[in-house]
Amino acid sequence: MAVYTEVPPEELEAFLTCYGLGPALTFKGIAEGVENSNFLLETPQGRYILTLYEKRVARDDLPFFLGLMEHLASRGIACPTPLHAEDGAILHELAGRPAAMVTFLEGLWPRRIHPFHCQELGTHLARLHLAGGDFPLSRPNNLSVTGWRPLYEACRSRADEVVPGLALELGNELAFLEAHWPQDLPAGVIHADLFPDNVFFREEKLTGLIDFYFACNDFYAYDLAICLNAWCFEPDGAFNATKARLLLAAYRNVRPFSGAELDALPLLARGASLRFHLTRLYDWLNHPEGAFVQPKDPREYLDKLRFHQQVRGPGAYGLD
Ligand SMILES: Nc1ncnc2c1ncn2[C@@H]1O[C@H](COP(=O)(O)OP(=O)(O)OP(=O)(O)O)[C@@H](O)[C@H]1O
Ligand SMILES: N[C@@H](CCO)C(=O)O
Repeated sequence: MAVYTEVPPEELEAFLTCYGLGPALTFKGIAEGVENSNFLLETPQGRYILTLYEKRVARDDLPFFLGLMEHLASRGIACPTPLHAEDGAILHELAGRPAAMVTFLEGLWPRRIHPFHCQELGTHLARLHLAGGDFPLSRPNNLSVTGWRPLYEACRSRADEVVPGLALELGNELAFLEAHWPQDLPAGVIHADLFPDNVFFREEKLTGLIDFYFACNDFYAYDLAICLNAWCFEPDGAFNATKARLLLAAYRNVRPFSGAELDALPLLARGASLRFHLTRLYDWLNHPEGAFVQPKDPREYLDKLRFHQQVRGPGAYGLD
């Protein structure tokens, strides 16, 4: 349950007054999500999401995340728009935490992925990349190749508890990726965590993209690699090339990618697998006993990594 911080009613009322909103008609904690405390708030003026930023989100990064959502929304991307309070600022403090309010998006995230989801996702991901092209702020991706070794070192001594031989296998993969990671593919603002639980649909159409708290500047094709992993494997672990083809083809219709981007996809997909494997492994080995939030299984991403290691070219992803 991701409500780490309780909000006293009198503080909420004062907070809403700063936005010219209120009173709260309903105010409910949202159980989903693991990073921040989220609340659904209904006011006479409409529905909003209130987020209190917990410690894993660096305060210095909040202007980038919130500014990006505002920028993208103003260019027609279906993402939450932060509200400005009457003092003009987006970010305030509530219950001792940095806090912001964003618009509520309709739709539900898909529990079971169908090919049309991947097609819609490809179109909207490409639009997001284009719309972010003139966003003036930037933020390095601290979970790209240079960020993986510290995570690996933090997990290394206990990795074999999770899968026998894992420390050696990950060490070899990391060395390979460090030696071969591309230097100069087309880059810009990427979402970097566009998993199904961050994408809303209604009647087979994409209605919203949320959770921009890993957004950063990196290769556009790396965002596609993250999506290939998160959307194109079946629950039994099988790769679905039809879904991959639909995702990539829909993306390419909006933002054509270069031959270099296409050729780099297998390597980027290995990197994307290692990134989510390592963060999950770290959380798996370090979560407090009896914590509310159950860590995600890192082995899912080890299997994806092993799949991409066998891929010999982008044709495996259904494209020519
Ligand atoms: N703008 C929005 N409109 C409607 N629902 C939203 C919105 N933002 C968040 N939610 C709801 O809150 C839930 C948690 O949001 P989110 O995924 O951003 O949480 P988090 O804890 O910040 O991130 P993470 O998924 O990385 O743990 C979502 O699954 C969704 O149900
Ligand atoms: N999407 C991440 C969780 C952090 O948002 C994962 O599945 O490991």
